[in-house]
Amino acid sequence: MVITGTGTEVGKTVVTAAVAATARAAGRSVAVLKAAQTGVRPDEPGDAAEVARLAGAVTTAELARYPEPLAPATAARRAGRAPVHPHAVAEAAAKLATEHDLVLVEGAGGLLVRFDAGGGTLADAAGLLSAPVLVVTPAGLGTLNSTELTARELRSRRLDLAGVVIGSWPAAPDLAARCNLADLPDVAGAPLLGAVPAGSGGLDPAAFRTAAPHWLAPRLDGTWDAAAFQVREAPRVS
Ligand SMILES: Nc1ncnc2c1ncn2[C@@H]1O[C@H](COP(=O)(O)OP(=O)(O)OP(=O)(O)O)[C@@H](O)[C@H]1O
Ligand SMILES: C[C@H](N)[C@H](N)CCCCCC(=O)O
Ligand SMILES: [Mg+2]
Repeated sequence: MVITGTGTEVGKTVVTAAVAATARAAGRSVAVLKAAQTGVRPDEPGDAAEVARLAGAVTTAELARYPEPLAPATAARRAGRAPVHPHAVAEAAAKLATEHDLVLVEGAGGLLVRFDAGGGTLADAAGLLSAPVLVVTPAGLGTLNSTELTARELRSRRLDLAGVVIGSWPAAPDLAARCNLADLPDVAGAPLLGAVPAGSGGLDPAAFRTAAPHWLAPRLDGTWDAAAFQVREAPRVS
């Protein structure tokens, strides 16, 4: 399962942790792959470590880390370092899938953020994997446009949009957020599969793990089907 979003800071990491915790609670082994981590120093915990902190025992992997808080292609170029190519992301995810029930691949920023100088993106990695894609979205005004753009791009690539999850659902949702519960699945052409309450990333990890399955109920009123979260095929790469 590839976890992307409408942009950066929308809650991809928190949603990844919620999905991982839910799968762990269902007895499944989980690996989290952060394709390229930017904006984090070598000695700091990255997104994969944050998922492990919140979700518990998961395998973590990170293919590259660049210190500047930029798109991976830009950060790699400025650091004079090799970029991460989509085929490397797909190969790493496929290898993890041989050893885990569920592999979650988190990108950097939104779907078309560039990883290499050739314009390779997380969407390319998802295509190589034939993996379903989960789109994390903001709750409020502005999310309909960016969610529909992301869904259209996935559809144009014949990728499988599994659904949409709201990354940070406010305690007091305004009119736009409330209306978006109906409008997001409409514009995405895919179900709204959950909403993580705002502030959940600050919960004690034990409380996070207990609560997470309840945030990810399909259409917000049932139980989450962790079986949907699997890399289905090995990547078609040489
Ligand atoms: N549900 C939530 N509970 C608590 N904090 C949240 C929640 N959603 C988002 N945040 C906060 O908002 C910020 C962005 O969240 P997050 O790191 O998950 O974004 P991201 O989409 O993974 O961004 P990136 O592109 O950098 O990977 C973080 O500071 C995070 O702590
Ligand atoms: C630094 C940040 N937190 C992410 N890791 C990278 C986000 C890149 C976004 C690029 C863009 O869409 O303009
Ligand atoms: Mg993140």
